[in-house]
Amino acid sequence: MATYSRLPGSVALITLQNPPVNALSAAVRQGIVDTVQRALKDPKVTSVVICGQNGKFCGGADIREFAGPMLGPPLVPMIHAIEAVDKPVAAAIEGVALGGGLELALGCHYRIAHSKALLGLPEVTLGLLPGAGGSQRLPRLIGLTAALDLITTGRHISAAEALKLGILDQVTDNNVVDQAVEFVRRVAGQPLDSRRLSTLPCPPDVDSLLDKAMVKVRQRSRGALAPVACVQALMAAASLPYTQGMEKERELLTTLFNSGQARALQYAFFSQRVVGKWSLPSGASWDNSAARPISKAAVIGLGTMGRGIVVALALTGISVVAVETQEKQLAEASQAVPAMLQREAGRRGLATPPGVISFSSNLQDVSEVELVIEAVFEDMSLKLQVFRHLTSVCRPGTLLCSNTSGLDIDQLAAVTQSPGLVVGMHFFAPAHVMKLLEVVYGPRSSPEAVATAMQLGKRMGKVSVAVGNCPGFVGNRMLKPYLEQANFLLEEGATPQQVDEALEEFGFPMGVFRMSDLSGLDVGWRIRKEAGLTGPGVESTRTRQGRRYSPLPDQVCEAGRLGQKTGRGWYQYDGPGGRVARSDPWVHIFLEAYRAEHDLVARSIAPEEILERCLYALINEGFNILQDAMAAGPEDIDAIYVFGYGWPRHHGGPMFHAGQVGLGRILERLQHHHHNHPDVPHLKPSTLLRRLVAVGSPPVQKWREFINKERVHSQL
Ligand SMILES: CCCCCCCCCCCCC/C=C/C(=O)SCCNC(=O)CCNC(=O)[C@H](O)C(C)(C)COP(=O)(O)OP(=O)(O)OC[C@H]1O[C@@H](n2cnc3c(N)ncnc32)[C@H](O)[C@@H]1OP(=O)(O)O
Repeated sequence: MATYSRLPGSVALITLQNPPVNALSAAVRQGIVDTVQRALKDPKVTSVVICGQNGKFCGGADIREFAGPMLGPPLVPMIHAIEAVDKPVAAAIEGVALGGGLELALGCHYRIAHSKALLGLPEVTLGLLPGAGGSQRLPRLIGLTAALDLITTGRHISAAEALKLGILDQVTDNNVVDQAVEFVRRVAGQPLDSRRLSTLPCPPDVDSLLDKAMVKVRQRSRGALAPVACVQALMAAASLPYTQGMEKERELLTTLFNSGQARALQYAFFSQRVVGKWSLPSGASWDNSAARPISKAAVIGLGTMGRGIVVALALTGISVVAVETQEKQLAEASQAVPAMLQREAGRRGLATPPGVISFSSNLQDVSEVELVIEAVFEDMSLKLQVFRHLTSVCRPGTLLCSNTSGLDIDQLAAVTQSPGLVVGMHFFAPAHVMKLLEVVYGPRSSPEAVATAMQLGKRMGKVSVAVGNCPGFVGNRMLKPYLEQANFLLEEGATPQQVDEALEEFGFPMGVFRMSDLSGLDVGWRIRKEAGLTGPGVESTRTRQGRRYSPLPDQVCEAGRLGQKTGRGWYQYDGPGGRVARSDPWVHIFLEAYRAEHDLVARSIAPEEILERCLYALINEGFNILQDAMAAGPEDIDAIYVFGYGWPRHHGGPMFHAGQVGLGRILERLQHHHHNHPDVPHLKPSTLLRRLVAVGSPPVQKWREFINKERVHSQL
């Protein structure tokens, strides 16, 4: 709702009230319409200030309402009515003015903000465009170039930047409502025509800026509808009178609003928040488990991952002991890490935290810290050695975490004096940049240890997801069948480019083979050797450990082609470390020779089959993970894939996508592919998927409840 009060000196104050962010729900919109009418009718009122309760102006349209029928007064006429008022109206912006919140402020005649406020039009991130006049008013206020940037990226900007751009009339460090009241008193009686943005001309698109922008957004977010519609709306602003521009805005919004992409992106918004409210099968959860405060931490191992983790910790102001026992590596890291810290702080607009990192080659130096993150080479015997050492060196009560990407956390916990204080903290490279953190709890991890790791992730700006302890955890466990199918497709006739193109067309920033070249092909090779799947003495057949196996990636590694780092992998590069992937005749000759050796006849494989085989195998493993209670719900899996594995956000995540495709269809296609490839267990449809289809394929939001019920009745 919105409350009305009349302040001394003829100023009406309208306060939006809808905790926590004063989103523009039907009740709030109705409240605004009523209170603006009241101010208009009250002869004693000469000016109006609109503010938000509890230090937040407005977080935009109420996203929760998008799922149902639209009730209450619509936003566009409501904002027009405010703009048309013949008494000055000012928005007093504290906290946030985002989306519809900023569009409301653009309908006011003046905008005053607190210096700490954040402003933006993030609708594009929800699959929409600023459809309450924002796409037409903003370019009239700040020009096309700046409006294009804000609307197509959805980025939040500071009050200082908004003032510079001309969005704000004044910024204050004091009470923003008091300042706005003083402001409107001062301007009362002045003409308002030039303050009504809808009446101003829009700067024309002189140098095809918008055409270039269209090319750019299509490249940047392949397959995403909203960025394209945002540019189209700005094209309308630049070429049409305001009223027609508004019609175009409405038309584009309607298309977006009804698209699966908007539903996917809104689901992604909420799943990011759902995963923060973690719960474990034991009943421990975010609201009954206290996190420990951490001010001193240590990182063991200063390879690529360790260095990134040191920077991520240091940026929070935590003091870090960075330990590396190999002198050469230590010397390199002590040069590289401060530079990385400075760069990342600069990128985030922060001051570089001074003197928070100390380097050491001595494990003894971690004795005083509260939490240690081990980031040594992915080798269980080495990690066990480090954990044995840590448990004897650290003071009792120190949390011991491992950055393993898939090894058994329980085995590490077993060699320590306090297994309850051991958890996995699986970062993604580069660790100071990537948003995802898998927090892995073993059977003995205490709620306090999980809460502390989750909280620490949040402090580092990560999306932290609590996952169970199984080989590969959630993300890498699902990656395995995906990679496996990609290799089988090469055996059957596809090229790396064909597979990658199908996946990139779907929206992945990189296809599976380009991604493997980037990560290094030796990573998987080593894991397969440790699992006894390849290496000396292992027979070179296409069936290993009782299931279909493709030796292709092993043979590529054996040829010395380890990906970008060697300048050759599934593609060729300009040289070691090269970034631009080019098709390599060697790979095509190699594939032909391989198929001939194994009597395989290459067939033409359609992009649809590539997507089905790779994505449905991955999704099927997601169902197995839910069934095994290794993830609390589909949102956890989807957040992991969106934030850690480049799953296109406009497809919501693998489990959401399964729901959109239709669970019946996924089941039917998996059955089909499993029938054709009975020696591939990953294609065998999971019991949970079958059960969901059997009960009528409920929406993804209902799966968690269904799984819990099934578990109680031992159906899973
Ligand atoms: C048939 C066709 C018809 C077509 C036309 C239909 C018309 C439909 C209307 C269309 C209008 C289009 C124009 C306007 C669009 C919009 O405004 S879309 C919304 C834009 N706003 C945002 O994207 C902001 C989203 N929120 C945030 O970024 C952050 O929440 C925050 C505001 C910066 C605060 O961050 P933080 O303090 O970290 O808190 P959070 O944990 O993120 O959030 C706290 C809780 O608040 C909930 N929430 C936040 N924003 C909204 C919102 N806009 N609507 C509803 N709920 C919101 C969030 O989910 C958290 O909830 P809990 O998890 O339950 O605590």
